[in-house]
Amino acid sequence: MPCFSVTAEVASSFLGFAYRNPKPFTSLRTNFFPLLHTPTSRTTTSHSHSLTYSFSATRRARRFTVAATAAAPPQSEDSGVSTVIPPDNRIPATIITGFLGSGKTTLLNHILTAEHGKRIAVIENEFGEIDIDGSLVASKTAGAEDIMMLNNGCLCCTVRGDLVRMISELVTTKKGKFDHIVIETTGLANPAPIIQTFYAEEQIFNEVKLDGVVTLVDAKHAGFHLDEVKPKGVVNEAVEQIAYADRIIVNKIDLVGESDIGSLIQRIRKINSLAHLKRTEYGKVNLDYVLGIGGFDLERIENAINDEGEKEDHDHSHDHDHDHHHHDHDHHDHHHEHHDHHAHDHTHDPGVSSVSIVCEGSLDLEKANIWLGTLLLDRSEDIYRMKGLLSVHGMNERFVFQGVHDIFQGSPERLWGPDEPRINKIVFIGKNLDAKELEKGFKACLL
Ligand SMILES: Nc1nc2c(ncn2[C@@H]2O[C@H](COP(=O)(O)OP(=O)(O)OP(=O)(O)O)[C@@H](O)[C@H]2O)c(=O)[nH]1
Repeated sequence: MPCFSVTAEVASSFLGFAYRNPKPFTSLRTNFFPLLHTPTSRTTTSHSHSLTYSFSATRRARRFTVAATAAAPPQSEDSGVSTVIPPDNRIPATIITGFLGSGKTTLLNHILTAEHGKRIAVIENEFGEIDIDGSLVASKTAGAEDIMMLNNGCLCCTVRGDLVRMISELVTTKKGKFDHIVIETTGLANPAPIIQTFYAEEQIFNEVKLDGVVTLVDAKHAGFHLDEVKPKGVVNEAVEQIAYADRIIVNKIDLVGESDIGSLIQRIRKINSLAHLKRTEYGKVNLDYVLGIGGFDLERIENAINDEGEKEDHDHSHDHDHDHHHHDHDHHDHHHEHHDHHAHDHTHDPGVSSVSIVCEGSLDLEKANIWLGTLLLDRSEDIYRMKGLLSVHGMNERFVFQGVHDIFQGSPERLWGPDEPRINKIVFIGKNLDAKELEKGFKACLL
């Protein structure tokens, strides 16, 4: 998620404290009260080739800024040869998926800030009612004056129609102004229905081709989510995200040892043996590994997931809802079959929800440290993800923090504007969250 890079010291100090527990979910240490730490360095980012475009199901106003300097070379058809298949001029789209906190936004920022000569339109979907990812991506992205989020539902189910509308609008009104679309899904998205959108919706199919699905895997926490037993009819998103990948990025390898990485990769290979796989820190991959990879093979994926479904049912009693295996791969002819068939076949784990807290005021740092430290001590297994933009008393900058289970980090970001209300935004995503209790605890930390 961060659009900034964080020094090692900062990574080990979140609001002045941090946990790095080699054994996740057990015996957290309680040394969480040191003083607020200010980073010794921050990397600012800029790029000149990106169009950031996000969308909201509720907000309709949009602003675009295109800062592109390099255009894709025009494709030419060889009109002299009658049997030539016309070149595929459709705009490529890449889906970045991966479980909560695996490093999707980190990869997105890496893509947006790299020199690749592509003008990229970004579609962001955040699980949670408030937009934190969007503002962070936008704030660090030269050429993006505004970013709108789809943050009132998950792209793979409730707001899928908005994805369709947004892509349609992009290709009708902004055609020629971007070369590639990158879609970052929520960490809880099942990629299958999103992928199907590219085949099921005629206008999208005609204008946009799915270039690839890139799945980030959190080297430290993925095993836990892959092994989670879900209620009947509820998909294990972590498994699906790996199964549908063309490119797998095993990220955060700095947090685990070689043998853990090795066994995770074996586990991943059981789910998807065909995707290319790379290990990374902070999603640092060559861009040609993730962009322009040339095609998503639905048939391969469906076969792989079928196999895994059998293995999973057998080994771990997982319940995948896999009634989406009956594709005919002549995509031109069977769009509506896909659409109808898949419309209602995916359910998120009802125990997983998000809690958003938005309130004005400044935090007493010590109280916040104690509150969050205690919360994570008790609940880090259930709290999959935390993100926040905080107003800390005595600090002129917005304080950005995020956590994935028991690992978190934070640093000051940009200065608060002179007239900008100091509004705190914090999102928790996890299991069995008690919204009232979280809000009460957070508000008790305000001065
Ligand atoms: N130690 C370590 N931290 C990383 C690495 N990659 C990303 N992070 C951190 O992990 C946290 C989550 O990264 P994000 O890129 O926001 O993850 P995400 O998948 O976009 O998260 P969601 O949008 O909530 O699903 C951030 O604090 C990142 O700085 C890595 O390779 N190593």
